[in-house]
Amino acid sequence: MTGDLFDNGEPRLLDLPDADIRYWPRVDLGAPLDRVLKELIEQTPWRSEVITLWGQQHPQPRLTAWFGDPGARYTYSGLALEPLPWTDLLSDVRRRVGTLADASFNSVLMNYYRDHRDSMGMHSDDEPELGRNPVIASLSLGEQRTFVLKHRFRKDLKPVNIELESGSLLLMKGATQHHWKHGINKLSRPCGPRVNLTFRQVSAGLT
Ligand SMILES: O=C(O)CCC(=O)C(=O)O
Ligand SMILES: [Fe+2]
Repeated sequence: MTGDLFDNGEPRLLDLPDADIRYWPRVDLGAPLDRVLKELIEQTPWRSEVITLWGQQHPQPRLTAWFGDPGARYTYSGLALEPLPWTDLLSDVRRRVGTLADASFNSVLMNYYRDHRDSMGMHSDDEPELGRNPVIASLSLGEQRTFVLKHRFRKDLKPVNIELESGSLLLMKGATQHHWKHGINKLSRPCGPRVNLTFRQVSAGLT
C-alpha cells in the first residue's frame, strides 16, 4: 500500500530519568481516524470487568477487550483474560505499530473510555508474563486525554503529564515499568469517547 509512512515521522524521546518513552503525535493507520474509532467502538465485544484490589471488588471504570494469538493469556488485578482472535483491522494496526516500534506483539489490551468519568488508576505494567523489560506500544484514538506518569521512588520528581492526541503512539520500553507508574484521570468536564490500544508481548504458560 502506498502512503504507509505518510504521517509517522520521527518520534519524540521524552526526557525522563529511568525511562525510555517515545511519542509519535500522529501515525498512519491507512484509514481516517474517525472511521477506525467508530469501527472499534461498534465492533468490539466490550466487557465491563469486576476487579479485585486489596480484597475488594470494584467494577473497572472503563470497558476492555483482550485480543491476541492463541495462548496469549493475561492475568492482572485478579482477572484472567483469554484472547479473542485478531480481526482484520486489529491485525493491520498491529503490523503498522510493530513496524514503528521495531518490536513484535502477540496481544493487545483495548480500553474504551466512554466519557469523562472513565479512567485508569496509576499502575506499572509489570505482570510476570510481560517479561523483565516489557515493550508496550499504546495507540490512542478519539478524545485527547492526559496520561500521567509518576516516579515510583523519587518523591523529588513531579508527575509528568502527556496529552495523548488522537492518532498518537506512545512507546514504553527498557526499565520504564520498574521506575514509573502511569494512569488516566477522570475529568471534571464532559468529553467524548476514547479508545486506547496497548500492544504487548506476553509469554504463554506463565499464568
Ligand atoms: O489509556 C491509556 O492511555 C493507558 C492504558 C494503559 O496504561 C494500559 O492499558 O495498561
Ligand atoms: Fe498501563
